[in-house]
Amino acid sequence: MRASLIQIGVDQDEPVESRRKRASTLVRDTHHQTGADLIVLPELWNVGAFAFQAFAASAEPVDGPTAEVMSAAARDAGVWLHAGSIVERAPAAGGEEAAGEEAAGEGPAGGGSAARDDGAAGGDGTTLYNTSLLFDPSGTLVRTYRKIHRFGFDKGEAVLMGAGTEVVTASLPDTTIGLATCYDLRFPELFRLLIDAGAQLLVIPAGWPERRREHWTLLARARAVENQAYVLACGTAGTHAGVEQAGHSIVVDPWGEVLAEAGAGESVLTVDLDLNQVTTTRAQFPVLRDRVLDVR
Ligand SMILES: O=C(O)CCC(=O)C(=O)O
Repeated sequence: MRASLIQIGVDQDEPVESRRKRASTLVRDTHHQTGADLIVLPELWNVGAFAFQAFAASAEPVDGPTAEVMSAAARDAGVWLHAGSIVERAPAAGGEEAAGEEAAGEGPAGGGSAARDDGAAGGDGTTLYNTSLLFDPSGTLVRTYRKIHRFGFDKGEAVLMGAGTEVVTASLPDTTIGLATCYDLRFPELFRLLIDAGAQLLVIPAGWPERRREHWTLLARARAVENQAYVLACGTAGTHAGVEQAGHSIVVDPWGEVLAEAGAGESVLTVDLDLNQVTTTRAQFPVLRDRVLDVR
């Protein structure tokens, strides 16, 4: 399987609509140039993962404008497309409206005073989620994944968005992929649930800040080694809302070898994955078989 990760630049001076068009052109061009079977975009590339002030205004349903453009790009290219994530606006599961408009900065170190409220809401009785979209080569939306671990502690996404509650995998022709988003990378227990559900390829769109770039690459390798799975981690380039993005999208094989790593700027990473390597690694070095689950 050939996979391409599009590390798109997310800069605050580019309007969302322009980036949406650019992303769809990048998907088509990337497929044309690489013949990839799977293309991956990063987290919240349309609005910016740290552009908290813009979340509510740019929120959309899973069949909204971003999905429409991405569905067409997947269909035209005939490619599996993990279109990164959007700010999803969904009917509220209940709860108070969060005072999220005040949240700013980069979580703990940044500004913003909104208190965490697990009934995070987008106003008008709706809830916002950080939701990933997976399209098949006919352009059909086959999976959505609502980010489970929201970043920001008591600020930002953690107060503006609702939390996903479902572990999501998807069957592709020759493999099963597991979906996770950015901050989820810090929670190994989610990845164990994904591999228990059959995932062999872990796809992680992100908007990871430069100041913690070493964590990003280290954790991507750790998740690959401990789960004996491919990790495809796609970040963003550029600076938005004052947060410089790490870039450094990375593809790691089930033995922990880095197959490809981007620099900081906008770029496309393309790698050929030998899907048999998951099975052979797990058979030849069977650590997963040695898990002990019945201790406290
Ligand atoms: O965990 C981190 O350091 C970054 C997480 C993040 O930026 C996010 O989830 O949006």
